Order: sequence, then C-alpha cells, then structure tokens
Amino acid sequence: MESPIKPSQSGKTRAERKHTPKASNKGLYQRAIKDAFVKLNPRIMLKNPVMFLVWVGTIITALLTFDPNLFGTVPGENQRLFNGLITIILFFTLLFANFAEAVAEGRGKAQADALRSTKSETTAKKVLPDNSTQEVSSTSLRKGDQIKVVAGDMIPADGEVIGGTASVDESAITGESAPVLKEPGSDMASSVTGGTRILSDELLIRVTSDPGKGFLDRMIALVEGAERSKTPNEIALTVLLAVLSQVFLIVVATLPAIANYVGTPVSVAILIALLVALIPTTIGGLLSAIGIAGMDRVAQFNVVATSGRAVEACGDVNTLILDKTGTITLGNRLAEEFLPVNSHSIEDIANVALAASVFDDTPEGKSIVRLAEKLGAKVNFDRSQAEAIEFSARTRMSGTNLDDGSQVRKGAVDAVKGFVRSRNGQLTPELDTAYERVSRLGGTPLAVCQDSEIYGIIYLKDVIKPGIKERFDQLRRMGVRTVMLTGDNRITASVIASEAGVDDFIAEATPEDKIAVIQQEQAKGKLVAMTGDGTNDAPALAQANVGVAMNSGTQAAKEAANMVDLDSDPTKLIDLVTIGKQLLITRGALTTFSLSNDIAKYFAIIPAIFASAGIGKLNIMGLASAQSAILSALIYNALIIPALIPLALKGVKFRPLTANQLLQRNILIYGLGGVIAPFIAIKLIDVLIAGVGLA
Ligand SMILES: Nc1ncnc2c1ncn2[C@@H]1O[C@H](COP(=O)(O)OP(=O)(O)OP(=O)(O)O)[C@@H](O)[C@H]1O
Ligand SMILES: [K+]
Ligand SMILES: [Mg+2]
Repeated sequence: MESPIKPSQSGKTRAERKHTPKASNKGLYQRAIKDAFVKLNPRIMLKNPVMFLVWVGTIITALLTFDPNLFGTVPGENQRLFNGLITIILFFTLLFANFAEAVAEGRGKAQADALRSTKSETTAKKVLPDNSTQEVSSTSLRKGDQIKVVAGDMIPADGEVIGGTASVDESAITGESAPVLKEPGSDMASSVTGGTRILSDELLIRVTSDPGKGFLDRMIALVEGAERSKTPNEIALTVLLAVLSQVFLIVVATLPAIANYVGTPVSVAILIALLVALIPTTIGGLLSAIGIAGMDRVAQFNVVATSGRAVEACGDVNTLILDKTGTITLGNRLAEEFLPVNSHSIEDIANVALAASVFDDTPEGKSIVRLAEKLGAKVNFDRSQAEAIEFSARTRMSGTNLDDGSQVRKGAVDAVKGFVRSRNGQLTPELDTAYERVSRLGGTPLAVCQDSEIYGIIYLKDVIKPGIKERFDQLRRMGVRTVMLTGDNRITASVIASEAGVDDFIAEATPEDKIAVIQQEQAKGKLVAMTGDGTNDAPALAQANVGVAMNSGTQAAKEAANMVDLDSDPTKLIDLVTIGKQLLITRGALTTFSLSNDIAKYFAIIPAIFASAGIGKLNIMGLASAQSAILSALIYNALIIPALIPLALKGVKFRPLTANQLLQRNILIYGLGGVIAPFIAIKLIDVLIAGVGLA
C-alpha cells in the first residue's frame, strides 16, 4: 500500500521550513525592562562577580551623594552633584547589563509560552488489564501504561505505538502541517509525542515518559532557560573576569597612597568610578546574553538542545561524521535500470527482483517493484505462503523465501556474493563489470540472486544535494574534517565522496563501525559530531560529543542524543557547527573589545585624578575638566553595553576561517577597534558634557 501520508522528511530548503511556534516581540521589551529591575536583587547579582562589584560601588556612591564626607573630608565643590551623577550612571550600567540578559531570556520565554499554549491537560483512555478502557487525567499516566487514542484526541504523553495505524498532526512541535503516518514496528514511525493530535483512526500506545518529563516539557524548560547552567567555557571566562576585577581592585586600592604622596588626595567616589571603568563590565554584562542567544539561535533552527553545553560543543567540533544516503545525497534512491548478467534476460532479472522486493517497504524496494512491473514482471508465487526477509543495515540484504523453498535476495554486492558463495554458486567477472559501471556513476548497485544463481545488478540512482560541496568547503576552512560513512561499496563511496568533497570516507560500514570511527577520532583528542535516527544509532549518538537525533527517529535515538532536530534534516548538523562556532567567536570578540577599551579609560581618568598635581600634561585627550573626563569615561562604559546587545544576540558575522585565522582577525578588528572606539566616544561625550555645563 502506497500511503499518501509520508513520515516527516528532510530535504527542504531553509525558506520552506516552518519554525517552532513563536510569540511576537510585543511586550518582550516591556517585560525585559521590568526584569532588569527585578535582577537588581543582590542574590541574583552575586552570580555575576563583575557586575556585583558595580552594584556595591553604586550603593557606596549613593551614600556619598547624601554625605560626601562619609569617608573623611574631600576638597573641591559640587561633590554632591558629581557623586549623584556617578551613582546614576552606575545604576544605569547595572540596568543595561540586566536588560541584556532579560532580552535574551525573554525570547525563549515567549517561545515557551507559545509551546505551553499547545499543551493542555487532557483526559486519557487508559487500557486496563481486562482490555477495557478507563478515562483518567493525563497527569496520572506513568511509564509503561497503555492508552488508546482515537481521531481528534490530543496524544496525552510520549510513547511508542504498539497497535493501529493513524495519521498524526505534529505541527505543535515541528511547525510542519503535513500529517505524519504512525504505525507499530517501524523504526521511524512508531514514536509519538505528547501534545500532538491524532487526525484519523486510532492507536494503541505504550507510554514512555512520566508526567512532566515528556519531550514537550523538556523543550519548554529548555527554551525558558530554566535548565540553563553555565557551560565550562563560560565558567572559565567568568572566573578569569573575576580575577581580573580583583587585580584592578588591588590596583585602585593602592592609588590613594600614591595620590597622597604627590599631594592630590582622591575621593572614594572617583576611586569607584575608576574601578568600574577598568573592570571588564562590557563582557561581564553581556556574557550570559551571548550564551542564551546561542541556545535561542539553535531553537530558531528548529533544533532542541539538551543544554547550552551541547550548543557550545558544536563550536569545538573537529570531525563531522555524516552518512551518505539522505545526508549527502537526496536519499530518494530509485531503481533506474536492470543490468542482467550470465546470459539472463532483462525479463528474468525483473522477475527475480520483483520477487525479492514484494514485501520490501523501503523507498528502494518500492521503486524496484515499480520498475519491474513496468517491464512486465509478474508475481508467480503464493504470497501468503512466502516469508519476507526484511532489509537490515547489518545484513545489507533483503528478499523473500518462496513457497517452493527457494530463496531470492537482493542487496549490497559483497553481501549477495557471500550469500551465493555459501551456496556454492559461481561468481563471474561479468558481475563485477556491471557492478563497477553502476558504482562509477555514483549509483548504488544491488545484486540480485535466486539461491546460488546471480541474475544481475539493479542500478539505484541517487543525486548529491545541491550546494553540499560548498558547505564542506566552508567546514574545511573552519578546520572541521568531514567523514562520510556509508553501507555502500567502495567505488560508489569514493565517487560520491570526491563529488561531494568530503575529506574522507568509510565504505561497507555496519552500524558498529560508526561507534568505532567515533572512538578512534576521540582517541586522537578530536571532538566528534554525528547525526542518526535509528535505535541502531543510539549508542553512537551517545558516544559522539555532539549527537543530533532526527525527530522522526526512535525514542532511543532521541534520548541518547544531546540535540533533536525537529525538521529531521540530517544536514542541519552543518548549521549547528556554524552556530556553535559563532557563539564562541562572539564571546571571544566581545571579550577582546571589552579589555582593549581600558587603554582609553586610563588615558581619560588617570590624568584627571592627578590633574592638580601638575601631571595634567598627561591629558592627551584634551578633556574639558577632571570631573568631565571621569563622567565621560563612565557614560561610555555604560552605553557600550546596550550598544553591543544586538551584536551579542545576533552573533558576530560568521566567516569560515580556522581558529588561528579567526584569532588574528578578531585581535585586529575587536582589539584595535576596542582601543580606538572609546577615545573617539569619550571625547565626544566630554564635549557634550562641557557644552551643557554639567562638569
Ligand atoms: N531495501 C534494500 N534491500 C536490499 N539491500 C539494500 C536495501 N537498501 C539498501 N541496501 C543495500 O544495503 C547497503 C547498506 O544500506 P544502508 O542503509 O546501511 O547504507 P546506505 O544507505 O548505503 O548508506 P548510508 O549509511 O550513507 O545511508 C546499501 O548500500 C545497499 O547496497
Ligand atoms: K569597564
Ligand atoms: Mg541508509
């Protein structure tokens, strides 16, 4: 039976792909502004050591605004106004940093709300031991329970189909409106997700998740950021920034002694201003937003990551393991031609190929049936007495045991050769000629036999996906090695490998080979990413550093992987590596920028502090006054945070370069830019401040 409903499939362009339900931007900024204030809570601030220092500084300068002589008398006029201005600027610095994080989180929250709205509590028809059904609340379902769902019902929990065939609307999760066929047994079609709706017929389902632990629940928790824990890279950077801040704290603490020595005592407010200007507030304020935005970007691509760590791991990937059919090629391998050998006729091979394929439900099998029937082949045995031998990636063969006891097979040439050899059949060079001809075209050759007699070769044609070579070129420039792993023969594999431009390939691979290849790469210290969908793939997905499961795949694969692609598009892995790299690059670029900003701030503030000691010559920026210099540096320091929010959320423009080239490029752009930009900006702010006569 050819069903009009296909399992959700890949091969779509990005424009065609619909994304996870998303809420509009309306209210996003309002909520973020409110959250920016809520996050001023010291217990929340404490998680970010750099910004916490600013928080403490703000409290002290606020006190100094009320009593400028709190820590001893300070010479000079306008102390109150000056301290008040510093307090306001510091307060906004805190708000801006909190706002950056809140906006990043807000996007996920809006998405979580949209997801949650699709998921309502429902009743479920639980199957009791006596086979009757009982209406229960969906929240009372437990792993292992059996339930019945009928047309129109919301599927109340994740599960495996164990009976019935039905079409299911999975758009709540995939954003894909085409119904998906579900039936028991088959790897791809037997898993269902809670929150999706059954459109026709009925299904018997074994529940595979406890309440609140389902796929949709996990997805909501993730996009909401509830489960976001800092990644190892992020922790390392936070520690580095905290240490740097401490160093500056010590430097600033020694200043009063020097200042007193040269006879220009400095006020505590100025010391705090200097400290805040020097500690890395820019990256400190944007760091978590960058991480959240990375996860969000992955979600925009319709991929659910189990953790931020998984997204980051994508950026560190050295080796990408891809399978051939459906990833590098379009995957609709169709029978194109029969090549008879050993003086058999086209009709002979068509008949045997048909006999070997009548029970084969794979796209390959169905296309062989179509081609054979077009050539006039007929089924000339009793189907009800025949036994189907299903295709498996391990045997790499499929076929039929006929009613008269004979066995017809088709499959990978070496597998069929082995089958024939074990029955003392003859192998002729003619077979190899036909098989090589097909392979050289990049096609998949299937040998056809009945017992010990070889009938010839079926040519399965497949096409390399357009644009894939460019993607691999990009990956290579980023230093990522691509390895194609295929069950197909060496010649086909090498033809496709060179046309697609992968760096290496492994042919005639069994599912076990996948794990072996991953382990070998990891033993060399490489980080490996791979995609997969079958239960077979689960161990390899778990072994890989980044394992991306297809949503159309089995529960086992989805649980083993650290990412699930809702579009079931195996090439998504390439996008994920790009997103991960971009996340790491953005973080590096903004750190570089933040730290190089300090040079200009030194030149603005230090001469200002020592101005009355006659070191004013150092004032190479020609700033209007000492107070104006300090305020300008602080205002720049605050404004640069919101100015960089768009970059932090969007990520720096991505270029396919190696880590070293990127480092050089970033030092040039963000390092040099970070030195120059504040000189210009601080000077401009100073002119403005002097203009309005503030200081
Ligand atoms: N329906 C089928 N019946 C018999 N043999 C098949 C069938 N489908 C594929 N084969 C043979 O088995 C081999 C292995 O198939 P498998 O799906 O494991 O790998 P593949 O599709 O060739 O490559 P990849 O791992 O890149 O998807 C194929 O190369 C082909 O020779
Ligand atoms: K700073
Ligand atoms: Mg395959």
